[in-house]
Amino acid sequence: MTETPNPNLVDADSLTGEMHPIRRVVVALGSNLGERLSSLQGAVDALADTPDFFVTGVSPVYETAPVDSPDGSGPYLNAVVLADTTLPAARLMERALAIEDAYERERTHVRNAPRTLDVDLVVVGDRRSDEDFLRLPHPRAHERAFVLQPWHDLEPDAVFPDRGPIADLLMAADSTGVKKRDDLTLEVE
Ligand SMILES: Nc1ncnc2c1ncn2[C@@H]1O[C@H](COP(=O)(O)OP(=O)(O)OP(=O)(O)O)[C@@H](O)[C@H]1O
Ligand SMILES: Nc1nc2c(c(=O)[nH]1)N=C(CO)CN2
Repeated sequence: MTETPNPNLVDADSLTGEMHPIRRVVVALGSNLGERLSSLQGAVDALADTPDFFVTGVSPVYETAPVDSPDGSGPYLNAVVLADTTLPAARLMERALAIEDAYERERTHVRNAPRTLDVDLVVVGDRRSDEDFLRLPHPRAHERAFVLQPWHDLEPDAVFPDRGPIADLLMAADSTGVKKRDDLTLEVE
């Protein structure tokens, strides 16, 4: 008997004609050095220019008090980008690092040192990874109001893998020092 593929058996979110899974991606952006808004806008533009990466949402901009950061660190601007992509997660990580480099991100040994641009992958579909180069879902994002609040603005019903509804996570997180900047906006081409 000839076996025909079962159209209902698709383990990834969905499949393109080339059989690459389309994954929904949540990217967190942050900057607390230099021209903060320009750096975030540059990251949005660079992400939107990435082949096979389709930006579906850009959050409001928040000004946030630095968390777990060295004394004297300035306030961050934070935002979240949602996208659909067929790119493998490792390629996305390379792209995120290249975008940071383009904004003169300096990498020091000081933990959470001030930075011109941080591009973090929060969730990439149902992809899981536990390597230094790529940890997915992001191991700290579920407790960071500066990620959860802008994500919640875009997707109030979203669920963080293994952690639960982001609305609940946001309630549990410390949101003091997370203030919406209605005077600042990020554009998507
Ligand atoms: N999900 C991820 N998103 C971004 N970088 C990651 C991720 N998983 C692993 N990394 C690795 O982390 C390194 C970047 O660390 P970085 O100094 O930017 O961390 P951080 O942004 O300061 O801290 P945190 O990870 O707590 O936000 C890179 O080498 C990158 O490959
Ligand atoms: N408010 C705020 N604090 C942080 C941030 C950030 O983006 N915003 N990023 C960090 C390391 O990635 C450490 N602390």
